[in-house]
Amino acid sequence: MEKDFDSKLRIEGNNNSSTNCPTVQRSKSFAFRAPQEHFSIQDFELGKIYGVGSYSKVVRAKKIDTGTVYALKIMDKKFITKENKTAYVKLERIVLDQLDHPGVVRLFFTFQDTFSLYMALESCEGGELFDQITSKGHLSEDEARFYTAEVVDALEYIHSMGLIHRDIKPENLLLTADGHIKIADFGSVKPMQDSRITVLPNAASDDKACTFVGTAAYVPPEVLNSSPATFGNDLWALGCTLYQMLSGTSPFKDASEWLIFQRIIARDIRFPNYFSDAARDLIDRLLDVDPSGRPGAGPGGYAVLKMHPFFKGIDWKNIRGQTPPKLASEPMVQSGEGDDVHDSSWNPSHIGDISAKINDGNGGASSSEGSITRLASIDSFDSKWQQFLDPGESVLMISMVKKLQKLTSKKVQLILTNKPKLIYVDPSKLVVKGNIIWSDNSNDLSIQVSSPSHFKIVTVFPLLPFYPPGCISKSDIFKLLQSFTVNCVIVLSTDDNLKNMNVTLCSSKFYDT
Ligand SMILES: Nc1ncnc2c1ncn2[C@@H]1O[C@H](COP(=O)(O)OP(=O)(O)OP(=O)(O)O)[C@@H](O)[C@H]1O
Repeated sequence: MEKDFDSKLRIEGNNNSSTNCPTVQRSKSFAFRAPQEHFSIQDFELGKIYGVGSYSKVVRAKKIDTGTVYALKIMDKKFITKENKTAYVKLERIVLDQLDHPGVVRLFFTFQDTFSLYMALESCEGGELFDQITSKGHLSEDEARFYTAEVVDALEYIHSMGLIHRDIKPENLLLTADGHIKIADFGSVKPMQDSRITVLPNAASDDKACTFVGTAAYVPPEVLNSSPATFGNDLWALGCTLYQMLSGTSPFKDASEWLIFQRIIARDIRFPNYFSDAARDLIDRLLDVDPSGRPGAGPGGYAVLKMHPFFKGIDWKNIRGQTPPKLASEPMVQSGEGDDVHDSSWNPSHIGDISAKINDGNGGASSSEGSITRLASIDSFDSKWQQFLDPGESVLMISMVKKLQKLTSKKVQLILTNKPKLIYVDPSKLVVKGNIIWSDNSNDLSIQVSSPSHFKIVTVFPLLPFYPPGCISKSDIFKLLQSFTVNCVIVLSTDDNLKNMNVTLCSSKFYDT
């Protein structure tokens, strides 16, 4: 890993001379714009934790000698190696190094020590656009227009460099202290064949090796159908983001990734009636099932998108010169002397222990209300499970679990449906091995899916020694679950008045599919 961040690296350039960017020759010695410095973490005064990603922690850090404030992205080397993320880290580093646009977060330098890699990024003190939406409930159309225009301006640049971001969403749109947008998180970026970006050997570039493929709620339907990535992917996500700015929630919101995917495939979108015609029309066009039909992706390029009536009044030539919307709250931290209030949960000794922190709950995803969990892999969506359903039956949750046999174990697919029914399928032979129908009468109980790996079975019959015929008892449920989901933690509980029985199956050992 040491040499991964070496500033002198052999590069693999593309020889595409059709672009007006300087072409870099293959196998030429290459120096990063953002150098690898010989700094140590002791050279910085650490402040607030800005956030935690799936393989990193970002902390406000002031360089002691210069007083310059950075957002220091700290990545644990062991964790990155163990999780096979080296190629993604390298790709993000080299891509950020070559991007130069006011709407893209800037990388200044990198350094490393025995345990960690550090990227010194431009500090976005205004936080995430997501938090602005959450604090305000939803944004006004003028506010949304301003932010969307700044994102369009930056996306046009990113696409002109031959890059697909692949994870556009309000959490990755950061704000400067004065309220301008910066696109961040290039950990899922995909360089196109004719990209102007120089890609290092071994940097992630193929989809097969890629597990960072975006976020469920913003994934376009073609990605669910395994079509190759296109610029249209980001424009779909932009449509979802604009919808979220105006309404407060993403357009394809649901309890589980599976349900979200079904909504996306069905293009099940409803517009609140307070959306203007122009906003509704732009979102509708960005959410075109045909990626090349999305404004910005077709032959007319970005001119088509920028000319849309929603952007009436936007001065595209001077977009960064406009006054941004007022932030909902004061920026997280003001720059200046003595402003780095140390967070008690953070000190330099935590560095090198990021993997433990990231792994301890929901994989680093924010647990705040309304946040969307990151996709472990898009493969978790697969229409092959449809064959096991009855007409009209739909899937609520799907998970791979480990079934323990006497000495061995094997993977089994659990499919929870709205019947409600739990189907157990042998995933290699695609054969149903059993199922549990919870009740003859679906009015007796309901299923509440709260996350891809956690659901609750709520029964309406009272907790009595005897159950109505056709209903399954608490101990039956327990025994049945136990019989084929040995690795699951099953929690049975009752509500206070003992009228309802809640059965919670916490599938703590579900595989990351
Ligand atoms: N330059 C920055 N300035 C201020 N805050 C930042 C900056 N970069 C990232 N953050 C904050 O830190 C959080 C973690 O960022 P990071 O890039 O490590 O991961 P992520 O994008 O959230 O998640 P993942 O790695 O899972 O895609 C972000 O959600 C953001 O709130």
